[in-house]
Amino acid sequence: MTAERSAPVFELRDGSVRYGTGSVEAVSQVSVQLHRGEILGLVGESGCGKSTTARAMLGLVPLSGGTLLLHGEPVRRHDRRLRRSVQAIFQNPAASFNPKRSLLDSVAEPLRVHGHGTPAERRRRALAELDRVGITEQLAHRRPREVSGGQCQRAAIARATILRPEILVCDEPVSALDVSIQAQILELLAELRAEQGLAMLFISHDLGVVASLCDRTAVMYAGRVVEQGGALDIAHDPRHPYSVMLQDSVPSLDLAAARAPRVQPTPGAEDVDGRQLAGCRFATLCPSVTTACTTSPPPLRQIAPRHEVACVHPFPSTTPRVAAQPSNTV
Ligand SMILES: Nc1ncnc2c1ncn2[C@@H]1O[C@H](COP(=O)(O)OP(=O)(O)OP(=O)(O)O)[C@@H](O)[C@H]1O
Repeated sequence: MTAERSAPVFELRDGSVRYGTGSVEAVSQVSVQLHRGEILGLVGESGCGKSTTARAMLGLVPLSGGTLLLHGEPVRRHDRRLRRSVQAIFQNPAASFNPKRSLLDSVAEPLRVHGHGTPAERRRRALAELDRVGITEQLAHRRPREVSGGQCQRAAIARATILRPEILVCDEPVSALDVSIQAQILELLAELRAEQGLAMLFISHDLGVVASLCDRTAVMYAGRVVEQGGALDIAHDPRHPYSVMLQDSVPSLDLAAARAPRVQPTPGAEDVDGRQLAGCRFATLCPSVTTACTTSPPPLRQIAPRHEVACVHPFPSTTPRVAAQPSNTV
């Protein structure tokens, strides 16, 4: 899969988010660039900040630091351009629909909010959009609880794309679906990318799905992006010790490798008082740690074309790899 390498359509630059009055940042200086027609996978263990990054890019939470840029121009989180250009789909689509309204009404709603057309025109466009994602007119009149999870997610995609956004933020969009339905939704997303040139942020726990769908992958650990590069490079030749651990945690048919992960996962981005570590947040777990790792957070640096790692001692690229298996989760 190739994506145009022009200027990013949308960017979070050095974004940080702090919830409430807590001293701990949920994400710290995270930079994410999305190019037209590109799908960026965002992976990492539960609680590392993936959804917070998504919420920040959608303008749903304020940034405590950093900037959102749309076509290179800074935008504030309540800016109408952001609302229109960046849409989202989530893990549980039924929860984001009004249970009392038909799918058709909900899909037409963004057109009403943005002042498009007459009620009849909006209805016609919503039906066409639903048809495009595989929802018949008969289904369109049902309420969310009267359709399957896959059909509801299709309707959520229609609602997200009806204003022709440039960017789609997908937060675990297939995690709650059966495997066969997952494949259909992923195919639909790939079609939308091809047809409309949509740029997507795709959050998933499924490393196999990310490797097959995405162009690039960013790996997060404890609120920071620790590695990013081509999706296949990250899947087959991860260089950050945490990315290696993540790949090794994918169940493998190679039992010797599965029994002997090279990096053992344990919690540890904070010290005993709950303060965030000054240096690399993976330092307390890392087999390669030296004092150089504990003074300041290592910045992302390029180690190969379009492959960056935030590590003082990245694994060599010749490290024998256990390939990610499709449809396994971390
Ligand atoms: N509304 C909130 N208020 C306070 N802390 C929050 C809130 N939402 C998330 N957090 C904290 O922010 C950190 C990042 O959470 P986030 O949901 O972004 O992680 P995640 O990687 O998306 O996890 P998961 O894969 O489980 O969805 C976690 O420590 C979490 O407890």
